[in-house]
Amino acid sequence: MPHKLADGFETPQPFHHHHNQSLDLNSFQDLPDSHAWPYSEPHDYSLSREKSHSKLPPVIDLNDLVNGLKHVVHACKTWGAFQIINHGVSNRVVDRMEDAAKSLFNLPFEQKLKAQRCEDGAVGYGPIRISSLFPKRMWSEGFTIVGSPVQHARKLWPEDYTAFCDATEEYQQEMKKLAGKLMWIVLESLGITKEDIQWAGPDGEFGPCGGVLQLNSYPICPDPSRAIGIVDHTDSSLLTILHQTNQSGLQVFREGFGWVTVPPVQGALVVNIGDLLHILSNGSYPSVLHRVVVNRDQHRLSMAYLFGPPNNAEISPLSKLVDRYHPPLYRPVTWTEYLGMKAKLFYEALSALRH
Ligand SMILES: O=C(O)CCC(=O)C(=O)O
Ligand SMILES: [Fe+2]
Repeated sequence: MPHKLADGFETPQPFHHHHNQSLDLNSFQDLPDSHAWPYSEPHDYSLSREKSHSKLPPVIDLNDLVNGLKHVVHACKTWGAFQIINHGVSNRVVDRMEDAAKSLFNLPFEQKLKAQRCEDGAVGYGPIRISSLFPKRMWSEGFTIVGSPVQHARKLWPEDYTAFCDATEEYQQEMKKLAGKLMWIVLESLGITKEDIQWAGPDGEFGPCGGVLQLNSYPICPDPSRAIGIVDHTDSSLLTILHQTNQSGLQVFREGFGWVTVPPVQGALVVNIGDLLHILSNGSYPSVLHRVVVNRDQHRLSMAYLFGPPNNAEISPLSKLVDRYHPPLYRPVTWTEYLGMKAKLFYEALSALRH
């Protein structure tokens, strides 16, 4: 007869790990079992295939939308993602934010813990929030910012927290402006005009909208083939603007192609269609399923700006895109409500909203 206590330990309790507890990933020589995922497919799909531009999300020049718009439409329909160049955000602003993010993740682990995200909190340092939904942990650390990070920055750098806050404020402003611009590019490609979206504010510049800045760090990994930086997910945003450093890692999934690595392009930003834009478009633009793989050569950093609607806005398929042949696929939902659903249902959150 097995011992009672041992019985208890043997009962699988996959989601009862201390997922919200941070671990110092730099302290491991070998991949701990808590981070070892079972994988049956190669991570580097795109590398094993002939490189051809049509097999990657396109790089779109925002200074040449006359030619570029058809690529935007095609990318939104097929990939749910694309890269942009000449986007108007200066290298200086991006570099400054990247340096700020590096200085944060380079702090001693004990110091970073002072800015740890609290149990039910949204902001601060820690493992990516979705960790608690999975039996294994991810090979990444994150820092989430909504509005000003000053409360946490003060704890991280008691002497000089303003440099981090200033970089963040400037980056968020630039990202919000660019997100508004991208929203209209994408919406116009669907035939939507300023009158169709009340929550875009009186001037149509999305003033009442908000964003979340998610900084991600992926330390060098002792066994990348069994680890994952961030597991497959779609973003719970309207759209996400992502800066990745020189080290690749981001992969997008496309039916018929499999997992495809989005190569870092100097000065470019990646744009992901999020779940809320998928709803607005009444399903014609898919939100992109993506993940992050890790490597044993070089640390990787990314900065994701998740752009979303104002809290009181109900997001539903745009009436111009609905007719008797195209009934609305989703019921209305606010961003906050959707985030709550995503936290519980994850892969099933979108289908739970379907009529
Ligand atoms: O690190 C990346 O390239 C992607 C990060 C990401 O998907 C996210 O923060 O939602
Ligand atoms: Fe993402």
